[in-house]
Amino acid sequence: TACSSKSVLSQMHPMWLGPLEVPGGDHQSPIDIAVKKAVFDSDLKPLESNYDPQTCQQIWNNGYSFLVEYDDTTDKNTLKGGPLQDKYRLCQFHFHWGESNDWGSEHTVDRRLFPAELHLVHWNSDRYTLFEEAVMEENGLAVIGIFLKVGKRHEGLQKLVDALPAIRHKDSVVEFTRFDPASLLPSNIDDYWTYHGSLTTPPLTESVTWIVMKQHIEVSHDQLAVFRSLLFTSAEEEVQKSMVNNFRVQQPLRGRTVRSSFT
Ligand SMILES: NS(=O)(=O)c1ccc2oc(NC(=O)c3ccccc3)nc2c1
Ligand SMILES: [Zn+2]
Repeated sequence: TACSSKSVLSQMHPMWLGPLEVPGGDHQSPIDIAVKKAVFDSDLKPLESNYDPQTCQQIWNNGYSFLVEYDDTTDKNTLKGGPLQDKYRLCQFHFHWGESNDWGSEHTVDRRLFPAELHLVHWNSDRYTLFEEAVMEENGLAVIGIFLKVGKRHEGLQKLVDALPAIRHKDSVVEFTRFDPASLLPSNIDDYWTYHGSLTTPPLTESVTWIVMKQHIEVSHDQLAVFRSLLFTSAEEEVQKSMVNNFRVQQPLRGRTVRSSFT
């Protein structure tokens, strides 16, 4: 699918060489969400997601995270409402996590770190025809961020965890079908924070309407441990590096306001 054009992804700056700073970028992500400073906005509507599990295509290791990709050539997987004026199409989802359960998320809530964070990446299909176009525009992307906590086993996640050993190395891809992204959403998606920011890995473009869920999902310790069995490196490389701590350092708020959909 469009999501898998490696050219964009492979030009990315290796995370472990430290975060690439973007000169002049003042709407960068991730950020800390200071709950008391968030402004309740009663105009924020409930989010409306409609995902079709049949459009799930593949799961692959891009050397930063693992991505589950969807066919984004039709409006089968849509997100609208919330802070969004237009309709957005799901393109892929992926995660960020730490080497231990003590850290790993990109966003924090009152400086609280979570062991991992899920990102569902969507692009504005009302105004653009491809992700590559939308990624350059201020209203081009919408990413839902969901925190993961270690607790009970997540039944929906297990199918994805079972596929990871097949994509241990960078650039490995396997077919992955009939996975419902809605199974990863928390029960309450009406309570969220939203702000304007950027992609957290190159191209780091400031084209993202971030929608960070207040309610986390729970996964088991063992499920999260399998994430850490992935490798940043490809099969050919002599030194294998565990794929852990694939999160970006937090960025200054630079006067932005974080809005909340709840009081
Ligand atoms: N951590 S993040 O901010 O959610 C984040 C960061 C960087 C990203 O690059 C892409 N690229 C595509 O999906 C893609 C889609 C179509 C063609 C090429 C790439 N999605 C991203 C999400
Ligand atoms: Zn991400």
